[in-house]
Amino acid sequence: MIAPLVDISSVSHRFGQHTVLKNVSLTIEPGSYTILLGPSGSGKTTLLSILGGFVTPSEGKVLIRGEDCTAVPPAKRPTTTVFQDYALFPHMSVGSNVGFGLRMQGVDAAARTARAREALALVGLANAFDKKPHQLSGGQRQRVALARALVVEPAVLLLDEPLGALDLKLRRQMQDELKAIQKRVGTAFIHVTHDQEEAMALADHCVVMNDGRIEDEGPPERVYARPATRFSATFMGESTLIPGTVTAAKDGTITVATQVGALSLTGTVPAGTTVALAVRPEHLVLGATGGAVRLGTTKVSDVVFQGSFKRVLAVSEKDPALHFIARVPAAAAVQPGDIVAVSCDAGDIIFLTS
Ligand SMILES: Nc1ncnc2c1ncn2[C@@H]1O[C@H](COP(=O)(O)OP(=O)(O)OP(=O)(O)O)[C@@H](O)[C@H]1O
Repeated sequence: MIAPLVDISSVSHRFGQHTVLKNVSLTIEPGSYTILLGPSGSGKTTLLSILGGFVTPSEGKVLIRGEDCTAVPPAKRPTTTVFQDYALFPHMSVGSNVGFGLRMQGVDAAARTARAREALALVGLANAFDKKPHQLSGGQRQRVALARALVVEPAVLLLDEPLGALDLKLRRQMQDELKAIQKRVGTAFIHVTHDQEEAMALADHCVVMNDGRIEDEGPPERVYARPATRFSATFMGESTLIPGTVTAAKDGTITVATQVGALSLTGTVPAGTTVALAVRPEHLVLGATGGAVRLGTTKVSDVVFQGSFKRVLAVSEKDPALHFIARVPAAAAVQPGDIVAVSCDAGDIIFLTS
């Protein structure tokens, strides 16, 4: 087995009395694009700062290429960080900004220029070498910051909300570029975001964080299709969550008591287990002729037009605490106040026990 590029083991961190990372273990593979995804305050930036050497963890170890880097300062470890605000030197040319790290390493001027030009070409800014940062757009500045971080050929590139300052359209465009650049250079990227669309678009490996812990991790397709926890099911995309208790389990068939009645499903969860049944919006069927699992009738509370589809929010007629989120084609004739049956296919139900 090949050793992981980064091995974070049992890392905890406290700021004063406040424990912000709780026993986090994570490995990063060479050449991978890892996204740390989670709500504000979940500990993503602290974990990234520990990887970058800006924070020494209260407990645990960080190995990079097999070497213990836990307390090694930023400039002495094989990582570079791209910050949301770019942190470019305003008085220096773009070329000098990109070559700065090489200058610190004692690389001579001719080699610095050549490598800075190469890095700028890599990010699509071959003509910006002599410009000043203020002559560039936000997206271009972010690309300069990326070139500056890549030029020193780090083992791991750390990105803290790198697209956070960009407008939505540019953000989506830069996502595509970031992914393409990462594949071209083959450097492992670890990128912090709270934007789940960004996570799905970029990650080979998605790490869902909540309250200082890793809730779920894996390829984004797996995290979306089979989230490990309730939090993951609602943070990485949306889900309808139906709480229930397994009342009988025999020969691969279980009965789950829920607010919408007893549901007979295929599964191996033992009787007595408290579960949540999660269904993704695209798997909920509205209308009388639906899937095999009937989830009762609902009253539509809101319909949001989203271009190619409509997002429909509906409330169970049996229990107003139960909310459904469905996705229907843009042309579907559904309006607030409509009473509609909701169902799904048995295979589209995700059983969550934590
Ligand atoms: N230097 C610090 N001193 C004290 N508390 C801190 C410090 N840095 C972060 N925290 C606290 O640690 C917790 C985790 O913060 P962190 O920035 O890692 O979260 P995050 O998931 O990156 O959030 P965001 O998306 O808002 O940046 C928060 O409660 C924050 O207030």
